[in-house]
Amino acid sequence: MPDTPDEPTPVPAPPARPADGMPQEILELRASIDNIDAALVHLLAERFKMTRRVGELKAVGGLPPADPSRDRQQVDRLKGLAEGAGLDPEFTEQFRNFIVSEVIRHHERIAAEHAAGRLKGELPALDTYA
Ligand SMILES: O=C(O)C(=O)C[C@]1(C(=O)O)C=C[C@@H](O)C=C1
Repeated sequence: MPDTPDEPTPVPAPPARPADGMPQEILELRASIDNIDAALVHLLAERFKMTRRVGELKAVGGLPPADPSRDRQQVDRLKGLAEGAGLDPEFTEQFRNFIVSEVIRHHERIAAEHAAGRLKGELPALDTYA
């Protein structure tokens, strides 16, 4: 047993911490995360505006809410994009399915309203299904 105490293990300097104790870098990352979340909300709102109109056109045209061939096309494309972007393709598929299941729920409600005659007069005339 040596009679000198062990050398203290060097401890890395802690990250800079503002008053609330949270490392500064986490606060900066959170600011960017908040910006990204806001963009996602706005993008989703735009997507739902588009799908609402698709739902109206489908209801008027007597088309079913879901389109399995379009679903497959979207999933294949998005999984390919996910791989290229370093995102888990399975997660990407589930995320897409989560959104589209809500779209289909909206489409079904729009179709029911159309069937009940409540959409009459709200929709512009359609050439396609006239
Ligand atoms: O493209 C359509 O036919 C839609 O109704 C839109 C949408 C989508 O949200 O992207 C929703 C349901 C379909 O199964 C496929 C795609």
